[in-house]
Amino acid sequence: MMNGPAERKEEASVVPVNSLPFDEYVRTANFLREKTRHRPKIAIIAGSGLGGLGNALEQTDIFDYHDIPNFPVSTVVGHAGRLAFGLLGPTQVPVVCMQGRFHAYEGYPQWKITFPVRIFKLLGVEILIVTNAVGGLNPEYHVGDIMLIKDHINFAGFAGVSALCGVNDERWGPRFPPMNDAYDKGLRALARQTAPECQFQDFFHEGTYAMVGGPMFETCAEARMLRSVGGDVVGMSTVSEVITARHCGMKVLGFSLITNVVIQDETSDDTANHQEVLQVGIHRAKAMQDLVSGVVTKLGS
Ligand SMILES: O=P(O)(O)O[C@H]1O[C@H](CO)[C@@H](O)[C@H]1O
Ligand SMILES: Nc1nc2[nH]cnc2c(=O)[nH]1
Repeated sequence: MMNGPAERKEEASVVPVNSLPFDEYVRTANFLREKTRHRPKIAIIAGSGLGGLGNALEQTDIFDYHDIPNFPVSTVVGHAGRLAFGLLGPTQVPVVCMQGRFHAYEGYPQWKITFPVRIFKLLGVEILIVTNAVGGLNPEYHVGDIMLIKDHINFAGFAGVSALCGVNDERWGPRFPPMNDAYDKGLRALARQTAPECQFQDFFHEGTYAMVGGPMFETCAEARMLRSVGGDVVGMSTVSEVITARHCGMKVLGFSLITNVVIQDETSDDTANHQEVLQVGIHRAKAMQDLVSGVVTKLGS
């Protein structure tokens, strides 16, 4: 039976505006597969100032985001906007590394922010390693410390903003994916084992990432609230990537570099700024690189 105008309107409202058709993801994945010799099972997303991770790869095939069909482009300083395939570490493990990620505050919808994660899935990636720059909320964390992400608090998600909103395509994953196991226990154990081997025991923590929308840094009252609900660090990214990866069955490991201490006291004369974030990233890029490379080497053996 033909639908009347009212029914047609209802149908139109559930058309998946949250995504490109599945075939378009396949087109992007095929484009990359045809142009790189590497077949990585591990993907790395490098956060603000941490893109140097990609430069540590050997035998690279590198793509500017501009040149990849359907890919968003980076607009934030400290995010080079390149996708590097290559071999990492002494045992030459194939990986793909995003030198720069996408954020909601750049104006991107959630499905675009997480588009690369689904491309990785189609390319055969099984493990996603996310890295990011964060402000420290936990008073025991210092600038330059690294935090292994144990869990997250998704403030955007509480407000109904999620990469998984809209019609669910079961080819990616289930309508209601669990998130209590977002950060894989086995991978976290491997990371804890790797940190002392890199002489990181004195500045290595495990804690909770609180995700906010940005681009503003926090007010003091916001910072105190984030701390009081269990946030150890705060940032403006990562969580959507993790949710999308878990939705399509990838395991996730995450590291945060504390680039600044979030100011929680209105009498302070300090202020947060992105230049400081990038400077600390550059300073500590090698530490993050060693840690990620150490874990990848263990995974590849
Ligand atoms: O999360 P990444 O991309 O590392 O960047 C962090 O650093 C920027 C602020 O300086 C924000 O984008 C924040 O999320
Ligand atoms: N929201 C937020 N993101 C950051 N990224 C790096 N530092 C910070 C910070 O202090 N707050």
